[in-house]
Amino acid sequence: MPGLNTLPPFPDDVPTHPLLVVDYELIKAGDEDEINKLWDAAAHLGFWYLKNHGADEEVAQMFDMGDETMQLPFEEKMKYEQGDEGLSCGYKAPGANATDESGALDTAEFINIAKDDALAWPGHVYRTYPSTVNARMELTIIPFVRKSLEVNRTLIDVLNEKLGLPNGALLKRHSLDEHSGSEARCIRSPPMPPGSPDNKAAIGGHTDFGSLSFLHNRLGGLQVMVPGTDTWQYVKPIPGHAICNLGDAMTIFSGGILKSNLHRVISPPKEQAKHVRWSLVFFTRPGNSVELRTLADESPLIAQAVAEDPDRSYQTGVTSKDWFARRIKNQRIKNRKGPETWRASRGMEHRPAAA
Ligand SMILES: O=C(O)CCC(=O)C(=O)O
Ligand SMILES: [Fe+2]
Repeated sequence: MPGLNTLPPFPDDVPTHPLLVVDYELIKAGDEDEINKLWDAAAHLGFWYLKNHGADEEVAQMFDMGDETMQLPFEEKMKYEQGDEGLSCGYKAPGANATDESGALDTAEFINIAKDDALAWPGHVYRTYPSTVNARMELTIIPFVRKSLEVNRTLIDVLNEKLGLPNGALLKRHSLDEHSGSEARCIRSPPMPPGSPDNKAAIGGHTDFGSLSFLHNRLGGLQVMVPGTDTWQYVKPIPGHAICNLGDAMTIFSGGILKSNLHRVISPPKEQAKHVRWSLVFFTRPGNSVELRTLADESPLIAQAVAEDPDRSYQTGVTSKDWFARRIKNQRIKNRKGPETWRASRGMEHRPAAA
């Protein structure tokens, strides 16, 4: 990534929200303390650092792919725009999404590459991509997608067991054989224009739509809403540590036992604010046909949570595909009719807080 070694460090006098550090190697080895730590993080904040994930090389190359892509002429990128119909993959221009009810515009640009397109290469399932993406499909994107799928599926399977679900109950809802909204995203956020309010959002407050996000940050800018408050706090990037966070699907499946916490991206703090901010995410989302509902009938633990608080039995009545398309579509500024469009893009943000 350009200038990685010359970026100023995250300042030490800015408040940050601590995350638990989970060691992926220990998780894979079945270490009980580490699994309990993952569970603690998943059931409270829904965010944690992940070390020893083994994806550093793939991540570095993905940032190069992102840089090459964002350097293409704007008109070229716009040929691959994601559109207004609820499809996420493709290019998202800065200002294409609202960041709040008032219709304030986002400032980040994305290149989203569907896992299904990467795995179907040289064919495609949904769409084609810019030349810079195609050129790196085999050696950069497919390896990153495969590594990310492996990490996320391993963590999801560990949570499956802790939730008391039958073996493979969550993995079968994330089958590699079924098309899904899973995707890789590289994000470029330029420095905010002078005079912007400190809390101007590059990406507005949201919960992630799917199951598990595997995020790589270099500069600050990511903030979480501290649970039980309305305070935003920075998450400090730590070299070599990914940030994992759960999305709405896991909250729904688990009857609110697992948390998909609100987060947003604003300017990085202090000296870091002068630099372009790059981030990279792999989103694992359920298969398109998977019904988003609480799995109380498959786990005594989830059944108990729902018995204690029936509001935690989430029966959305929709498939993962429809949930995802609704959220994408209603945050597009071109689809905005009024504050109700933003509200229609929301997921689990304002559901009753689970204990
Ligand atoms: O860039 C980041 O740190 C977070 C991005 C994010 O939350 C998202 O794309 O859903
Ligand atoms: Fe997010």
